[in-house]
Amino acid sequence: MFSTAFLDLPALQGASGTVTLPGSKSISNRVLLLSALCQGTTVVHDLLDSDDTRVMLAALRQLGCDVLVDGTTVTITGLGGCAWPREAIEFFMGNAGTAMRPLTAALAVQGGDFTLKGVPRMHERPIGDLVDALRELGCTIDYLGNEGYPPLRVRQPTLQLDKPIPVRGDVSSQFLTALLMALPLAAQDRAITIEVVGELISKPYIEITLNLLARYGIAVERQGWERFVIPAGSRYQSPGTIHVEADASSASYFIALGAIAAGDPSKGSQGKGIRIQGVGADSIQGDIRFMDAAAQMGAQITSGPNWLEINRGAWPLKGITLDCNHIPDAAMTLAVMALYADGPTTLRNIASWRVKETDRIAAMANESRKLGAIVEEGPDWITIHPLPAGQWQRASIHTYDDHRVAMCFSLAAFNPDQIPVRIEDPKCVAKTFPDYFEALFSVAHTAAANIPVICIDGPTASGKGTLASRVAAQLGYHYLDSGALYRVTAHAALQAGLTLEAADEAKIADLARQLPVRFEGEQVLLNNVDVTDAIRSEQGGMNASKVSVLPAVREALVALQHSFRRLPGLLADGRDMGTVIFPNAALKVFLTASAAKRAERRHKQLISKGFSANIESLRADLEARDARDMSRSASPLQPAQDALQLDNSSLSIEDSVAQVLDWWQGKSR
Ligand SMILES: Nc1ncnc2c1ncn2[C@@H]1O[C@H](COP(=O)(O)OP(=O)(O)OP(=O)(O)O)[C@@H](O)[C@H]1O
Ligand SMILES: Nc1ccn([C@H]2C[C@H](O)[C@@H](COP(=O)(O)O)O2)c(=O)n1
Repeated sequence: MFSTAFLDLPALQGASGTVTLPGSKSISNRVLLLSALCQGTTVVHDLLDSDDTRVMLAALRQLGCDVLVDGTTVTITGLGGCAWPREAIEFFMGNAGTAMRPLTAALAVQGGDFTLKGVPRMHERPIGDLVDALRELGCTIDYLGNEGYPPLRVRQPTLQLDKPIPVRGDVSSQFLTALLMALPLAAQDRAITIEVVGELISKPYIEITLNLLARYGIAVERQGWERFVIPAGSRYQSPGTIHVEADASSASYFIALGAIAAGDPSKGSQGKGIRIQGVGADSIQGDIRFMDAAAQMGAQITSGPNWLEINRGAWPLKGITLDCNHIPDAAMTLAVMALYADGPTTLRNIASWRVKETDRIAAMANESRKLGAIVEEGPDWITIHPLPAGQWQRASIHTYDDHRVAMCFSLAAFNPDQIPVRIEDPKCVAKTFPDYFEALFSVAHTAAANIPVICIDGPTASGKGTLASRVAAQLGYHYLDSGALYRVTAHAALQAGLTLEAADEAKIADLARQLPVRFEGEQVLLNNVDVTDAIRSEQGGMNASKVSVLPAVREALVALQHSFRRLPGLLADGRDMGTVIFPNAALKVFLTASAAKRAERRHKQLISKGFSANIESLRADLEARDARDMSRSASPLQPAQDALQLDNSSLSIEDSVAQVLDWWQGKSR
């Protein structure tokens, strides 16, 4: 996951390949609660691991559920038949509507002394209609802040279940879902009827609820979309094992991607289209119907059991007018597809967008306008006009702590003007799809020249590695420690019984060309063996300097170094990053510090790692290494003509990082 303050998406040119999607949030949180309410143990496979499911899991543990998490498999021993907690418990529900609503209902029906709170936005999301329905059936619930909104306190109920329970269905279908999941707890000896007041929105989500209730032994009788009867004698039973489908709403971004992005001609037939694993056209999730809307706009979609394949069809896409009540979440993706259409797109009946993680109508309108689009909006609709080539503007997309805003606007990076797009707070995708951007980068492609590179070259112990890796972390970029490649090459050569001299140049170059090296965090592995300590010694640096003089060895390592240039960008440190390996890098820094300072820092570094060291001999060694690195004929250490010089002798690491980021901001404006 990208936990950076922002993520700059370079201009993307196409996409092809396969993505496997994480589990559905709606199914995951329902399955977790149902598994907790039933008797027996349930093994849940392919559960979504995200902020919202963690909130639910934490709450279930607080209730006393035995929960065992093993990757995406979770084993839950339900509370059915066990003692219900009587002590006061405070639950933190984050901004997870799919946890807050059903849990409130289940706790209110069972009774106890419970407080449910969330993040500030959760306290702005209405829950009054659910509370009214629960009070109607005798539950005791108090508002601890504003009337109609969380936080709430739930106490012991006096249930009155003899008359139908009214619940409004026109604000959020989650209220009805909450009642449907809670009331089987009270239906042992009588049938309970729920009556929907107003036109029920988001019916497909109710279908998911009914479908899952059936898996847990509750056969709700549905009379149209107005009445739901939970039969007398209902009792939750564990299905034993259950698989969570991949998230159909998350699929919408990749369906849209297949419709928008050209394939990769260099890969032939392999380079065509997007394949989505984990969800197919027969999904139980309502948002799967997004595929019909995308097809209407031009996407070519085929499907099989648990997979979808999407190719670009009509291009530009076709503007449409659509009632999106049945796909409220996925419909946001249509708003960004609309930018690539041949005429305006109007999405209607989306009033629920106003009360989601943020006011999504306002968010989609504001951020599309930043890109240059003309957008009109009303209380429950939005019209987005296409954005023709030549009119796209550079924008920093504010994401309002809303995962879907972030994921939608990533699709703007395929704009015809090839303008990069900044996504603020990219980690907000953790709500449903923590590795969304990684998945996007795994299928997106662009010209290497579009992938930004920042080079940091300089003499030994000037702080290149420290600076480069910290800047990389702040930008979410990859990091190439090119010195490590020379160190590993020297190590491999010595292991092979070679000298580090010109006599063995061809053999060392052969080794370097096929170097089985892997970086895992700070660790460097050669042939799966950890060689970190061996190559990081001062002797390792000296050996690297020796092999780096050999032109054939340098040549042999070029392709490997280029392969680090991957989306979304690269920080490369070494001696010839800016002069030879990435001559077109957008920013080149030549980092220096006085020899005295460098020797002092290296001394401190070695001592802190438990090595004994002498500052004078360290200084002599590093000066000898610098002299060899600067005087060799092949790619000598020297500043690139367009490099910015940074002497950090009297700068802290933080100051150096801030300086480079400042230069970078200047370049990317
Ligand atoms: N600006 C700075 N101020 C103080 N200490 C620093 C600064 N930059 C780096 N250091 C420290 O100096 C030491 C050497 O830094 P680092 O290993 O990043 O240098 P390098 O140039 O990558 O070295 P090499 O050329 O051997 O790979 C580290 O202990 C690091 O924490
Ligand atoms: N791009 C590079 C990187 C490194 N070298 C050589 C010269 C150095 O003395 C040696 C070790 O590098 P370090 O890990 O200290 O950065 O490798 C080079 O020639 N070109």
